[in-house]
Amino acid sequence: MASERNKVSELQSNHLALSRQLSDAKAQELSHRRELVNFTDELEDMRKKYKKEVMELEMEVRKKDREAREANEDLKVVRGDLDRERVTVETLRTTLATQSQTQLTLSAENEAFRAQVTALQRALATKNTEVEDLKQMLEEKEKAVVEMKKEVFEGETLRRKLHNQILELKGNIRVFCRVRPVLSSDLPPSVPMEDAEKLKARIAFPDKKEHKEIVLCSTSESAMGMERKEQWNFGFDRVFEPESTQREVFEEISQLAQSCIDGYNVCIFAYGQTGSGKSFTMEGGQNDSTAGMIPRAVEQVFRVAEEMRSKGWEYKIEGQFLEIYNESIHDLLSTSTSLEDKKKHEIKHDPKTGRTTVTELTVMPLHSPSQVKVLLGRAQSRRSVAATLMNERSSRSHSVFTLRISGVNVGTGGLTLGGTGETCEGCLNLVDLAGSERLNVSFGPGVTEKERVRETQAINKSLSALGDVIAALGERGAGVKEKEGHVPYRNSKLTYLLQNSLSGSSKTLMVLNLSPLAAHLNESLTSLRFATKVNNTTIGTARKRVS
Ligand SMILES: Nc1ncnc2c1ncn2[C@@H]1O[C@H](COP(=O)(O)OP(=O)(O)OP(=O)(O)O)[C@@H](O)[C@H]1O
Repeated sequence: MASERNKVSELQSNHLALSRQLSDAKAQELSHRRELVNFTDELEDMRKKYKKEVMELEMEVRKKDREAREANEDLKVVRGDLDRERVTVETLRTTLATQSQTQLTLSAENEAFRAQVTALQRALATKNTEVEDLKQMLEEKEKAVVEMKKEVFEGETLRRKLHNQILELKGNIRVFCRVRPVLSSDLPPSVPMEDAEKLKARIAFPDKKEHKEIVLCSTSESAMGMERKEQWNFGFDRVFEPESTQREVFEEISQLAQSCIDGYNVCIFAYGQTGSGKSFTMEGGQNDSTAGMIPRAVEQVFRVAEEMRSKGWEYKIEGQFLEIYNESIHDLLSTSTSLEDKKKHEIKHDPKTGRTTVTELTVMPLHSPSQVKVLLGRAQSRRSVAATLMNERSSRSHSVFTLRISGVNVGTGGLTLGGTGETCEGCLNLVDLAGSERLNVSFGPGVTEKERVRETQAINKSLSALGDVIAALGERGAGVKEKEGHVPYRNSKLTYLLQNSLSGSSKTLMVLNLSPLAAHLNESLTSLRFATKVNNTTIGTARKRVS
């Protein structure tokens, strides 16, 4: 029993130990279970966390995927760009290679140019020195030119003064006498030219040196049957024999053309009976040797104007040509188709400028002597047509050709002397007067006595008015009359027209034309007496129209 007891005790103690162990095991299991629950919770948490993290990672991955896709897209674009850039770079490389080549060439050229520039600079330096020398020389020459111009200027002023003094000494009214040769047309058809001597008046020219005298002689029978010799001596500034040429006559006149360029008014009259050679003297023939005073004076005026250009003068030349018939003015340069000039022409004097104008009259700007020849031709044809209509009207009218020359000193400009601005205006009147014969000349066909008497009265009136004006000026010049004494310019159209060219401020020349025929002796004597009166007149000092 005891052994049983022992065994039961032992079994009890074992059972206790095992119960203890079981409760420990149970406690342990509980703790493990608790731990397990904790772990499970923890696991659950972790699972949740991981799930969340996985989700986030998945989202991240998707985002990255998207980004990767986008990056791929970008990459594609960039690759495309890159490819293009590569092509560009390739092209640029080629260009660069070419440019490099070009640059090399250019560099070589540049080098060559540089060498050239250096050479040119050296040459330029040499030239600059030369230019400096030349400039200095030029300056000296310019100074010399200015000095010379000044001298020319002073010389020109002096020349004009002296020229005028010479003409003043010769007298501001001068008279020339010209006897024309006998013409075949002077002889009746039955008389041969060899017998011309018989028709000639006895005219002598005793002064072979100065050509200033003319002597007319006549022999007649007195009532007692005695031979009566008469002799008339006349003296003029110059007498031209029948053989004298147009050139010789113009030589004496040419100075007047110079005067009119210098700013003086000049009047040249041709006086004498019909057929004595007035038109021949003034207008002359068609060729150079027979050209009269008008074309020669015109040519001279243009020539002198051209010469004066080098002295700084510039001229404007204008021309007009009119006819005074029966005290009315007709425009000879009119382009009107009507033969008769129906316009009313009035003479106007501007007291301020001393300029005379005729209203409604053609005034042509003149540029060359040849242009003047054409104008003279036009005037002549107008006159000749009128002449056939009116019977030798040209002999019964006064014609006045006027050249107006206005000059201004503009200087020769540039480096040389500037102009003085001095202006001057001169007028050249060339007047072919109507025939001075008396009324007893035979009337031409188609002219009534009344018409001829009217014409003759008009001519006599204007020629005597011309004589009166010249006489009045002479009296003034000689101090007979008061300075302001009346000069009857208004008594005829001719003297009124020429008022400013016949006063003390002008130069006048009368060319007395004489017929060489004995039949015209009495007319010649009358003309010579008139011309002598004119010759004895002195007009006051000529005044230049200068401003
Ligand atoms: N010096 C001269 N030499 C040659 N012929 C001349 C000379 N003078 C005039 N004659 C001639 O005499 C003729 C008459 O001359 P002109 O016609 O010039 O005279 P006029 O006085 O003008 O006459 P009118 O008053 O009729 O016009 C013309 O045939 C002209 O050619």
